[in-house]
Amino acid sequence: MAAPRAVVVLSGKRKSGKDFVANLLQERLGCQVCAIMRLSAPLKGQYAKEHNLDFDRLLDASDYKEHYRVDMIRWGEERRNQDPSFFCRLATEVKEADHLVWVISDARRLTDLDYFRKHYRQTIAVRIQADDTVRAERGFVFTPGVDDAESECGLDTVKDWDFCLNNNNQQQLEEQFTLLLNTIQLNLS
Ligand SMILES: Nc1ncnc2c1ncn2[C@@H]1O[C@H](COP(=O)(O)OP(=O)(O)OP(=O)(O)O)[C@@H](O)[C@H]1O
Repeated sequence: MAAPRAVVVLSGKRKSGKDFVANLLQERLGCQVCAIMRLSAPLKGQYAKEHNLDFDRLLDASDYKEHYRVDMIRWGEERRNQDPSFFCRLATEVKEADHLVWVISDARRLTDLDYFRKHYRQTIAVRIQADDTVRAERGFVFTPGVDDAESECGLDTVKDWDFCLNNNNQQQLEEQFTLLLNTIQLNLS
């Protein structure tokens, strides 16, 4: 399979607009060209497979899901500790991997960023920022144990982002977003 021409790794605090930017990239580049991949996506499927569980029931809002939730989180952490690349590999071993542009919509840890930079020199690391007041307007509520955990703060100290997008509103986003889009398009030409 041909290697992607650009691997855009998105990071940002909750409600900064990671999904919004991922969708905008896909909209502008076209879904034949651009695939969105989520590092959090394979967790449930892999957990169900390894524990011989019903995947569909794990996805719905059933007691079944609640029953396994805590164990699933523990299992995910254990897996990542054994092999920090595990979920990065799984998320990208999908049929959309033949697309020219990959958007990884939810990098959370240094090991995620390291993985893509090490394996794909065409990685473009992007930090998305929005003011706390704007994030709150979008529904963000600080949750102890979540927002102060490694999974939310692991990339706060990174300084060498290829792009920083300020996303307090669409107009502000547009200018830097266009520069990002131009860089991706250069990789495609
Ligand atoms: N530039 C923007 N203009 C208008 N709405 C926006 C913009 N950016 C984000 N939003 C809206 O803010 C909300 C949160 O954005 P989004 O889901 O993309 O954040 P996220 O960083 O992916 O959040 P989480 O980490 O919680 O998944 C969504 O409803 C989204 O549509």
